[in-house]
This record gives sequence, C-alpha cells and structure tokens, in this order.
Amino acid sequence: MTQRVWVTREIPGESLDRLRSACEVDVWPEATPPSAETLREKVVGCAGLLTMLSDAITGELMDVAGEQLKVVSNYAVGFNNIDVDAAKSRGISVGNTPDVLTDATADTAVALLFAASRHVVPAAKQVQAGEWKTWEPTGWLGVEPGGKTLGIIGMGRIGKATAERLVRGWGMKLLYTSRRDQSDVDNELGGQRVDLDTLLSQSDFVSVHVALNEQTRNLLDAEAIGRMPSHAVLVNTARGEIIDQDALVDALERRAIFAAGLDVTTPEPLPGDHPLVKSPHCVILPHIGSATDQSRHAMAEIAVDNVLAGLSGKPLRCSVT
Ligand SMILES: NC(=O)C1=CN([C@@H]2O[C@H](COP(=O)(O)OP(=O)(O)OC[C@H]3O[C@@H](n4cnc5c(N)ncnc54)[C@H](O)[C@@H]3O)[C@@H](O)[C@H]2O)C=CC1
Ligand SMILES: O=C(O)C(=O)CO
Repeated sequence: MTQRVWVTREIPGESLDRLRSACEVDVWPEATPPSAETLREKVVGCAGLLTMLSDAITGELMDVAGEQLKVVSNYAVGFNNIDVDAAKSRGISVGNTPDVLTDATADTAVALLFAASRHVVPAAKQVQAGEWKTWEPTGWLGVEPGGKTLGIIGMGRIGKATAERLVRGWGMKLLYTSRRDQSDVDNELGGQRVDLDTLLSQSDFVSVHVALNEQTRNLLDAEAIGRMPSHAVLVNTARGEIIDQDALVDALERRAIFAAGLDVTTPEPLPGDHPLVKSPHCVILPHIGSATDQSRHAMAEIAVDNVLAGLSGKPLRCSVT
C-alpha cells in the first residue's frame, strides 16, 4: 500500500518531486501554518510528516496520526517544536537539517549585531520618511565591535561560525559558554570558556545560539540581562523563548543596555504594537536566519532524504534521536 506523507508547507526546489515518486504526498498550500485542528485532521493515517518549526508535534498528535507513523522530518535544525522523547518511545524517527544553514544564520547574527549597534533601521527610516536634514556631528552615534569582547552563548555550529566571522574579521576577543570543553575554539579563535554570569558582565556584544529546551527557556531573565553593561548589544538568532522579553523591554526602555537585534521572538509573529517592535533600540527580523536560496534548497533536500529513509526503516541522513 502506498504510504502517505503530510507536508505542512510548500518548500523550495524539486525535492518534493522525489517524495511524490515514492509515496502519496499532501502539501498544505497556504503561506501561513495549518491550525492545530487542521494538523490533527491531516496527520491521521500518515506514515511520514515533513514539518516546520511552527507545528507543535506532541505525543498526543503522534497518537492521533496512528501506529503507522514512522518519521517526523523537521524543515529546520532546531527541533524544540517536537516532543522527541514521545517520538522515541513510539519508535518514530525524528530528523532535522543541520549544517547547510549555519553560514546563512551566522551572517544574519552579524548583520543584526551591526544593524543594532549603528541604528541602521531607524536611520534608514528617517531617510525614507524624507526627514534627513543634515550631517549630524552628534547624531546616530553607535558602538563599534572592533577589538571589543564578544560573548557567544552556546558554542554549537552557528555559535562558532558567528565567532569566526567576528574574531577573524573584527579582531574581537571571545568569551563563550558551553556544556563541554572546546579546545578547538580556544586554539583556533583564542576563545575562553566562562560561566554565563561572567560572559554577560564582561562582554560588549552578546550573541545567543543555544538550542531551546527546558534548561535554556528564559535563560536570559531580568537578573541575567541586569549583569550586562549599559553599552552592551544583545543579538538573538536562536529562539525567542530563551530571552525574557519583558525584561528585555524594560532594559531597553531604561537604556540599561544599548540595543538588541532579534531574528526570533515570542510569539512569532510579534504583534505590530509590541513595545519591542516600537523600540528605536531594537531591530527585529521576521525569522529569516536561514532564508537564502542556497540554504533553503539544501534544507529541502535533507528533509526529504530524512522522510524517505524513515519510511523505509533506514537510519535518517540527519537524525536528532
Ligand atoms: N534564526 C534562524 O533562522 C535559525 C535559528 N536556529 C537556532 O539556532 C540553534 C542552534 O543551531 P546550531 O548551532 O546548528 O545547533 P547546535 O546543536 O550545533 O548548537 C546548539 C548548542 O546549544 C547547546 N545547548 C543545548 N542545550 C543546552 C543546555 N541545556 N544548556 C547549555 N547549552 C545547551 C549545545 O551544547 C550546542 O552547543 C537552533 O537550535 C535553532 O534554535 C538555527 C538555524 C536558523
Ligand atoms: O532551522 C531552524 O532552526 C530555524 O529556525 C529556521 O531555519
């Protein structure tokens, strides 16, 4: 019998054709995610799910899908939307798309760091609004990363790629947090592994790259943000839930830190009237870290390879379990 796969959004390239030639494929056609109710209806009887980070794949949903469900393939490297333990206990494989989006996401972190440090967005808006009056000797004064201290929270693939850009390109000194010793980072980039409090109090620029899980949710709460110096710039391309957003709003309003640059927020999308959206000291992007042609095509190839392997009971190309 032909196996059925539900794909929760269109993905770029030809990779879905490979899937169609192996099984019956149903693709959610809309630009916005299916509701939880639609998800529940569509998963019934599926052997594979190709999901996005906006889809909550719970144990209950796996049970709704049925015993034939073999694989959940996330079109993302982050997999905090999937209950991996529930999948494991049901014998369901879980896949993700690492590496191919590392450079694109690290580039985004660097872009946010510079945009937030130099008032790029409000300054450009002033020009667009026809309000550019003069060259201002004391206007738009920003902060420079050259030779300053960079703190990377979570020295994984993207954390390291971001550090490489800023240490090699701008001569930044590197502090980082990691659960394990990473002598490669110390040797190649002159990095120093420190605890979070030290990193926050001694870094001029902080970039967040840890995965989201129960230990890292709200990792940067009011107390942690309170340790940062008032000239510090905070960048987050990981997940919104890692930062206590109310605490960030408060810190920016009090100018307790200089600026923030976010590619991820809670919720996504962030409402247009949210104080962070309104803040002149915060640059927010609509979660575009991996949004390059190259990365998204490569992610599609891996996500489809993962589904095909899972359907035939083989080890996934990129497995999180
Ligand atoms: N903005 C965007 O479009 C994108 C965002 N991401 C986010 O970036 C994250 C990192 O991606 P990669 O660097 O490829 O992953 P990775 O697995 O290489 O790095 C994650 C790091 O977090 C650390 N970590 C995980 N749980 C931890 C905990 N409880 N305590 C301390 N450290 C912990 C790991 O040890 C690892 O060093 C993803 O999980 C995802 O949330 C990834 C790609 C694109
Ligand atoms: O891959 C991820 O985890 C993303 O957030 C989007 O690429």
